Amino acid sequence: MTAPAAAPPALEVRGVTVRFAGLLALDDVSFTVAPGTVHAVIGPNGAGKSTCFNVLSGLYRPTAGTVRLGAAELTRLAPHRIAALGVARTFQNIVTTQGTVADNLMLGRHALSHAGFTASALRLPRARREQRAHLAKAREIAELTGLGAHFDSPVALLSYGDRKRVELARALCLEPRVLLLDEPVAGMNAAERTRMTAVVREIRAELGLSVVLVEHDMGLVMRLADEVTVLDFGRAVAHGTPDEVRRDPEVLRAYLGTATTGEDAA
Ligand SMILES: Nc1ncnc2c1ncn2[C@@H]1O[C@H](COP(=O)(O)OP(=O)(O)OP(=O)(O)O)[C@@H](O)[C@H]1O
Repeated sequence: MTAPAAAPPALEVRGVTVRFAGLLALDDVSFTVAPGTVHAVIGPNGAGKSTCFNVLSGLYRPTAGTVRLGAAELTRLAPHRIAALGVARTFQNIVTTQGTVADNLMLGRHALSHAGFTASALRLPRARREQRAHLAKAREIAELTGLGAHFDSPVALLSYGDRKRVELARALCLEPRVLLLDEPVAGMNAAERTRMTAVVREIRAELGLSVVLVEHDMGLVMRLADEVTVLDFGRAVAHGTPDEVRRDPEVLRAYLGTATTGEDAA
């Protein structure tokens, strides 16, 4: 697969605050996802990771602060507009069970489809050509995510690990510049986690996109991330490389009693 011509722009989160009734779920959070890097957002339960993801993908509007992708302001855009600007996300709990792998990936291509519904329904030549090009791209993405052999298989027959990769592949079908991965290895066994880690590495190398990763599995975070932002009670308490954050006293304090920052969870 060919890498995009230009590196993705930086994703800049500035002073983002989200308030739910009396609760401050995010409190003046800032971080920058440098072009082409894997940036993990970690923190104990309830720290604000999901809220942060929901702001980045447009599901929540922050009470204050901004999110920018290069020159584009994402902060008040609807989720589909953010997706169209090149920010795709996976969902923690959605594991597809309907249709074949190809069907699911073609759904992921839908947002990029230019031929109108009527042209497609009438099977006009342009719509047919476009459909063939989408199918070829979907197959390429299936190969890249290790699903090539399952392209025409019903998703319901795949293992849990494969289905989680269908979810990832569907997000990649948008040809994003930034990929938001919400707990990509949740519920996976050790072999499936190793496979997913390799696939995320491969995607990043092949496609040159930026990845924002929310994940509880510290082993995965430490192996994959270039940069880590640690949230605790809605505040960003540390930023740095995996090595830097795992030694940071604020991080150790935040995790005390809930997890460790070592490799034990891998
Ligand atoms: N829609 C909402 N309405 C009210 N409170 C919310 C809402 N979403 C999240 N919260 C609260 O905001 C805080 C941050 O929650 P969030 O889900 O972002 O944390 P998290 O770090 O993703 O946690 P976990 O690791 O358990 O998924 C929590 O106190 C949570 O109860």
